[in-house]
Amino acid sequence: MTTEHTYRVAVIPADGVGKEVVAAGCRVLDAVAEQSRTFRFEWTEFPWGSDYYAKHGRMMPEDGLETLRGYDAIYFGAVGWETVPDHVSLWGLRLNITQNFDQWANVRPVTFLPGVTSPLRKAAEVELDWVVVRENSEGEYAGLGGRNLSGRGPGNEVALQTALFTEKGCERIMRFAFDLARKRRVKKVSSVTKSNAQQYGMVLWDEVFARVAQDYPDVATESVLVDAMSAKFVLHPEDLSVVVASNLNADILSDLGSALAGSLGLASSANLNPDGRFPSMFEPVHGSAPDIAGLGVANPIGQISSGALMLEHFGLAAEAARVEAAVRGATAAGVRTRDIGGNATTDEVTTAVVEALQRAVVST
Ligand SMILES: NC(=O)c1ccc[n+]([C@@H]2O[C@H](COP(=O)([O-])OP(=O)(O)OC[C@H]3O[C@@H](n4cnc5c(N)ncnc54)[C@H](O)[C@@H]3O)[C@@H](O)[C@H]2O)c1
Ligand SMILES: O=C(O)C[C@@H](O)C(=O)O
Ligand SMILES: [K+]
Ligand SMILES: [Mn+2]
Repeated sequence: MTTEHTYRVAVIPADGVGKEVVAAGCRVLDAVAEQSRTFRFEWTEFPWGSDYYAKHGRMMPEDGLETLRGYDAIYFGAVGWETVPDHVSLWGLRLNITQNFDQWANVRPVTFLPGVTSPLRKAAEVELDWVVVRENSEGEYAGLGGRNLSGRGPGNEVALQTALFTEKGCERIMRFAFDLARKRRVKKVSSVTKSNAQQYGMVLWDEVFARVAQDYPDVATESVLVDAMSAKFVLHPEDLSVVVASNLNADILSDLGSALAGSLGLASSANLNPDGRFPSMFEPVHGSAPDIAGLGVANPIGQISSGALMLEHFGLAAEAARVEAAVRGATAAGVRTRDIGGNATTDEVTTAVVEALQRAVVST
């Protein structure tokens, strides 16, 4: 008899299509676990999000973080609904977790899949594969600022939204990016900056990048202004391997990357606490997609692939690779949701992925 290891995972589908794609992701992960016979998942679902807010006036309970702390990982959907202001829902749930659990490294691969048409002509000619490493704890998301400064009178309100860059924060995300580059075929890190205009934070960012780069002489580097980098994503993406950027710059660039791969619904992400003091969180890059929520047509691939990142985090690299191969099997066979030119439902794509996994076991 084999002993099974149990991974205890907190599940937070939250809002909109999050509820649909998380269920799909759990189905695929359960299928992988069942095939392995060496581990299983114990899912604990938390009904937190905008519906919870309507009843309780907050996105998650006061002791929610304490509750989550005991889990091996968090599998997250998407947050945001019209009933709650977006800044309240985001800070109340996603940012509450990423910031308090110091999930400072947000890894967002840009993955091109067979059978999915990219808007980039180049994608048919060259192999494209890069990863955005997002600083996930400070920068433009430091939450520092204020409104309603007194004494200015009606019509004269001012607001401050301050970015915070610390040498330690910059250094840890850059070392993470360089370490990741060393494991990739193309050993290169591109730093995204805006130090021509932002003369304090981004100049510190550049200085730390140049200093850390000296410790990695085997890794090629470049420093590119964010506006030019957005053009580079479109015109010369074959030059990219690891792209390290501040919180907001990486947020924007990762949506661009997903769109270039074919859809926002394809992109996965890992919010990592590399120090291992807190659980890490795995979620698709996309949001709650209110325009298609409830229709059963959301693309589950970003969520499923985020599950593969979770497997990798648990040290189950072979299982992660099997999930990715099964996703490629499904898209190559033409089972696609409508955002990528097909007419399959979320369930049909999920079933195709599970079947591709099962075929892989039979053929080995
Ligand atoms: N990490 C998160 O939870 C997260 C991320 C982004 C946005 N949001 C929130 O989500 C809400 C909606 O934001 P938005 O519209 O800017 O971004 P969005 O990512 O939800 O949607 C943008 C577009 O992409 C499409 N899309 C997204 N996911 C898809 C999927 N799985 N399959 C097919 N199509 C998909 C949508 O239909 C829409 O047309 C807002 O409340 C926002 O704050 C949350
Ligand atoms: O930036 C955020 O935190 C919200 C969302 O756009 C995301 O990418 O997670
Ligand atoms: K998400
Ligand atoms: Mn985003």
